Amino acid sequence: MTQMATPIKPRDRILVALDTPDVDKATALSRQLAGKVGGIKLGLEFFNANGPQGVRQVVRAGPEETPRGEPAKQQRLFLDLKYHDIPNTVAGAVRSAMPLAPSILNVHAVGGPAMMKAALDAANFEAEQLGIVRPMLIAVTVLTSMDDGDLDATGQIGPARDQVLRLAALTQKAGLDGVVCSSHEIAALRAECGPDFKLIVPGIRPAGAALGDQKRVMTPAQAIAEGADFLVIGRPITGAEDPAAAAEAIAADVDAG
Ligand SMILES: O=C(O)c1cc(=O)[nH]c(=O)n1[C@@H]1O[C@H](COP(=O)(O)O)[C@@H](O)[C@H]1O
Repeated sequence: MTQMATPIKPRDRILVALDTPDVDKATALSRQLAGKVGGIKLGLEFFNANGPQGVRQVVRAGPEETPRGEPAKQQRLFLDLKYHDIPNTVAGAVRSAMPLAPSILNVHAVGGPAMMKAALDAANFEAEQLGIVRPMLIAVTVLTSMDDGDLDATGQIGPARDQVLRLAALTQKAGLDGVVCSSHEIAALRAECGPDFKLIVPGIRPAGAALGDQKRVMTPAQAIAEGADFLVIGRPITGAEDPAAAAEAIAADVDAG
């Protein structure tokens, strides 16, 4: 008998970026959003202020117990520290992060194949040592805050779409699970990298929302329709008057996509 894959719920495709140095604010948001999003993303701003201990506090901030009285589940954690250094240093960083049991870890693809491979080997080794599931390991391609002009200025060969495809091919060859890309490259990446390569997409803005520093953007429904696996969304949820309601509205948009 073949087993049917459980479809992913629309809300589980949302990873909410808690970009704040304030551990109490992040904890409150994590609590408010428990069960309304697929996970939380803690990145450089939070980590540099609060370290691993702060991360532990925020991921435990789900409801105290489930309606049936089982122990509380931890929030799924995307630890977004975007490693980019020599392979030995990145492998060490990955090993140090693994006791936090993240679901997703990331590196910068421009760090190159040897660095990505070192990160993957370290994650595999450490997961086995700790007896936990290896996190999804993904690589950032071209930041969603950059456009073709920014690539030129940094001496990278554009247009952005070509550079994203180049870096994604490198990432896939190194054995990583997927990439962070903008919504504008989803369709091309799906065609090039196949259905199993994970596409994690920030730069998501519900219709009419402020862009902030994002340049390559789409609505949640559009990005899902293009083929995104997960959407990384910060300010449209965390800056809303009612973050839980904003997350629910975005989940409805994801469903439409
Ligand atoms: O790696 C990321 O998550 C990331 C990559 C990228 O290219 N662009 C990007 O915006 N991000 C992250 O996605 C989040 C987007 O937040 P908002 O612009 O507030 O929705 C931030 O936490 C960024 O650090």
